[in-house]
Amino acid sequence: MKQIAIIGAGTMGRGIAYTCAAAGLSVTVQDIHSHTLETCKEYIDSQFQIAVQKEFLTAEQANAYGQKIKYTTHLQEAAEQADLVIEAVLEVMELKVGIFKQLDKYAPKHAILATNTSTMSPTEIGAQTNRPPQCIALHFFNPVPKMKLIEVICGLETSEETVAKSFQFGETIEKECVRINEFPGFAVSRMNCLIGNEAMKMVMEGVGSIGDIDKAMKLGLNHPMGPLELADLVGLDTRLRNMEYLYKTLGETYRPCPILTKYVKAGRLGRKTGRGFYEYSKQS
Ligand SMILES: NC(=O)c1ccc[n+]([C@@H]2O[C@H](COP(=O)([O-])OP(=O)(O)OC[C@H]3O[C@@H](n4cnc5c(N)ncnc54)[C@H](O)[C@@H]3O)[C@@H](O)[C@H]2O)c1
Repeated sequence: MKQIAIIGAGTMGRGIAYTCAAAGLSVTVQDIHSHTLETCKEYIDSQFQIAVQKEFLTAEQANAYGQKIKYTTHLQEAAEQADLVIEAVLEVMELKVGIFKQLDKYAPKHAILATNTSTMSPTEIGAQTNRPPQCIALHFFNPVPKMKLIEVICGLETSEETVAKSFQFGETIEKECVRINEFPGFAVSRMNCLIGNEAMKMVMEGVGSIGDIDKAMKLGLNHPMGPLELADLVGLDTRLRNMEYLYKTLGETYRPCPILTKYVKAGRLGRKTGRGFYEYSKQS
């Protein structure tokens, strides 16, 4: 697979786009907002600069790879040459289904259509296309350039060929893949959302300060980040959508903590807005 299309240039889309480009693949990034594409390009350029400073890439490589990235607001333009499309728009089923229907129309017959959903059913999304065997979920982790894992989630109709090609793609971009059979929240989100929600409940109950709850998990359980820091990094709006889907599909255990809902209503979405459980300066 040489030509990759990324749909949605937010937190995840830009990270996936950079990771693919840094592996030498041709990438087209699409978003409905041109200002998001500008931010995405700035992010990708800065990641290339860091890679050169750290001597992961030469300046010539970074320049050549950067030139293989195209940015567009047109879905058809992004999809029509793609061998693999990775959708990374908001965690809203109707939105993802609508995009997959269009991708099915515009992407070449051989193309694989993947969703980066954290929780949702690739079977349900793929069923709206004429190519369910070529539909799959490829669940990347944030920040994508640093995180090694891709959960490869097989829907009911996903073919073995699509799974094999997905694993090959993972190898090309130097990620480790695990094969997961579809179930809401897969393996990682199902556990991680619960830990984060429990930490939020503990804040609400006054069990400890935000900093101490995170510190307890880092030093007591050797987690690299505390659950509240991690929720801020994910984006509290994204986390709330994940929790709402898991609550709907898996029941009471996943009822979103009221403090999460309250923060989202206030526009405190975590790092992306400068304030969530913590406050962030523009540089952080
Ligand atoms: N944030 C994380 O840590 C994380 C981790 C793994 C998976 N995910 C999943 O990745 C997906 C994207 O999450 P995110 O955090 O990057 O969200 P985000 O809000 O940062 O970005 C979503 C992007 O989609 C764009 N978009 C919206 N409608 C669109 C459309 N019709 N066509 C094209 N672009 C459109 C938005 O403009 C935005 O730039 C979600 O399904 C989420 O659950 C997120």
